[in-house]
Amino acid sequence: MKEMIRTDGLTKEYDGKTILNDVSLTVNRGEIYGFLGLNGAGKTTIIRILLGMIKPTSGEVYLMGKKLTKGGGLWNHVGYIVEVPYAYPGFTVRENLKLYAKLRGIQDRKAVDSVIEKVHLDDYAETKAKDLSLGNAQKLGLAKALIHHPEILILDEPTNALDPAGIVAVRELLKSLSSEGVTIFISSHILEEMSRLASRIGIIHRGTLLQEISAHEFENLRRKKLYVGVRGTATWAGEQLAKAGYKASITGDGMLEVLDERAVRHPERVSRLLADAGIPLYLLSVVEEELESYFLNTVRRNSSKE
Ligand SMILES: Nc1ncnc2c1ncn2[C@@H]1O[C@H](COP(=O)(O)OP(=O)(O)OP(=O)(O)O)[C@@H](O)[C@H]1O
Repeated sequence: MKEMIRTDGLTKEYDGKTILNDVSLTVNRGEIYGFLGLNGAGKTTIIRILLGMIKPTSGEVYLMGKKLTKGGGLWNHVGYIVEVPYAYPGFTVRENLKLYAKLRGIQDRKAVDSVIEKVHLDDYAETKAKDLSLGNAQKLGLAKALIHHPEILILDEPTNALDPAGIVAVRELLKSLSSEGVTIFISSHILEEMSRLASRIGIIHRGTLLQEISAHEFENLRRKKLYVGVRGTATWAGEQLAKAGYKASITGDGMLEVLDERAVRHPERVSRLLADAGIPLYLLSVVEEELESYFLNTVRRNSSKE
């Protein structure tokens, strides 16, 4: 697999404070790399370094196997959105893109039409930027990032402030770009969204890359729980489960939550146990941990080691 982005021991310090600490990551061709972190974790700082906007204190960036240097000509292969993409409000979508193509020195006369089609803005080509919905404004930003057919797309929180329909539209577009071989590096705080989009996930906390896992590994790592709803008091039912060796806690809404792997694999045993104790069940359900809680647990585990 071709390595499209690689960082080698990236460290960034501001006024003696370490913002990024020895971050080494790789993104292969066609991957969608989801970069997750709480506010202030260092996501935007990495993205700015990847884009050559700021210099690391130490460490290197390689794009498409070449070391990132000033004037190295790698920019023709990279498209990006950092912060809310700017558009001229009084210009239409087409006018904005024409102007942008001109500024980028793009000769291809069809470039504007084809990128409008690519991001599905055909119906809004003659709409002024100020009249676009947030989702469509974001698509216009993506159109600018894509107009020169980059092989690498770097996006900082691209679905921020989008409505659910906008999120779906951007997700579909990014998936189709990745299936065409575009490599996508994307930071987002919408964690569930990321689990649906990314093929690999990197978790950064206080400047340190804690974990890099494939979406597939993530599926396997996600903790599963058994939720048990009983008639009567959950405390009594919890005691019966504890006697049989299943540690259960009671949730805010009076349900029993069992993390024990045996219970998750064999809920029928739990049901039989409760039935034998004369406790009627009304719900028994295996629930997978959401990305959000998985992420927060990973961060907590690492914080407690500090
Ligand atoms: N120019 C700067 N000077 C000093 N500190 C900075 C500078 N830029 C960023 N920082 C600090 O670096 C840390 C990481 O910031 P960064 O913007 O990379 O985080 P982030 O993960 O993108 O967060 P968010 O999701 O809030 O955008 C923060 O504590 C921030 O205050």
